[in-house]
Amino acid sequence: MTYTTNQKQANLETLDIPKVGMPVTIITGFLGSGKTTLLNQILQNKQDLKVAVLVNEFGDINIDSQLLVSTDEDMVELSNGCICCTINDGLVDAVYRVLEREDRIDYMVIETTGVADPLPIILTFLGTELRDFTNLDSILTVVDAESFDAEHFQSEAAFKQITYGDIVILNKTDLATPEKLQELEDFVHDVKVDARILHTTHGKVALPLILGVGLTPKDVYTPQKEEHNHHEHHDHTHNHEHHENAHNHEHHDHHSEHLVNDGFVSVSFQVDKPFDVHKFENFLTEEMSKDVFRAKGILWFSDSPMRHVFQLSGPRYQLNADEWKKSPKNEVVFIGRHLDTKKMHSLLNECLV
Ligand SMILES: Nc1nc2c(ncn2[C@@H]2O[C@H](COP(=O)(O)OP(=O)(O)OP(=O)(O)O)[C@@H](O)[C@H]2O)c(=O)[nH]1
Repeated sequence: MTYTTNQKQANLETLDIPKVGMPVTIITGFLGSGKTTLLNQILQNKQDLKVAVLVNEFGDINIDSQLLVSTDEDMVELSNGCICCTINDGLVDAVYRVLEREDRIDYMVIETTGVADPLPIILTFLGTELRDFTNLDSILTVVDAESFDAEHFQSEAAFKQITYGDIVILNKTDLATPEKLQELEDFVHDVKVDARILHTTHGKVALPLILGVGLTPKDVYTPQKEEHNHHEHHDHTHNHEHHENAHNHEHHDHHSEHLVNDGFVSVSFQVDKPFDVHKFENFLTEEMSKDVFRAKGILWFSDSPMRHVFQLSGPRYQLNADEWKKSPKNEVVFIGRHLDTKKMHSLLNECLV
């Protein structure tokens, strides 16, 4: 029997043959280490590879998506909030949406939040039916070579990110001394004897070193249902004031208790009025809580027609001007431990014109 192309297509559609083995890379790494920067390097250098990007952002406002250099052909899916809930309520659906797309997608890259233990995501790929449709290629762990140390920010998540990394990328080498880099290499090798380590500045790395490398060992991960593999368990509710939007959807009961983002909370602020630049800088240097570890935003200042991309990571912050892509508005997220939302909102409101 001879088939026309259309008949063949129709038959394939009724058979619903899945696209098997889509390669998946997971980018993990602590807050501000350079994950989005690395993702942008991948998107800029991928040539004609069609990449689907899934970004799981901590905080209620999507800042990263506005900073990604994706083209129309790429697909960017976003999800905010607690990683465990996101996996159950959103990540799997998002992966299926990519797999079911009619246009060709060659590769999937997932950026986790900086406070996520990557294990639940790894298990989602290796321990559910996604195992048949995807091929987990590698876990990339980005490390801020200037500020990471053996205390790993007292963060269980930051430590786990290293332990699960197939490749550890020591980023921000421009800010770290050779001694510090050696110290970090020793630390990583202590944690993971056979770790592959790369050094980068602004996430610049030849893509064949990180994509299509087939490094995730498939058999060492065994799915552990109904368990989150966290050492500590926290009541989910104390965080709700910071994550109202992320938690509006329905949850399964067993989600009411688990590690909440390693003790980190986010405070979001968005308003359709501009800041006075001097007041805002005074807020940053004099008034803002020292417990803020990371902040990012798209800022509108009364004396400038440009938008300002604001990045704060540890002790450093940057404001880079470029063109507005939509009507001006202030959107900023602060991440840290023990943040007082009310106080921060009130201080930020005082910076408005
Ligand atoms: N000096 C220097 N700065 C860097 C380098 N890589 C990234 N940065 C800066 O570090 C800040 C944080 O980078 P991101 O890529 O947004 O970090 P991230 O890991 O995605 O942050 P979260 O999503 O908040 O966890 C930004 O201001 C970057 O421009 C680097 O190699 N050197």
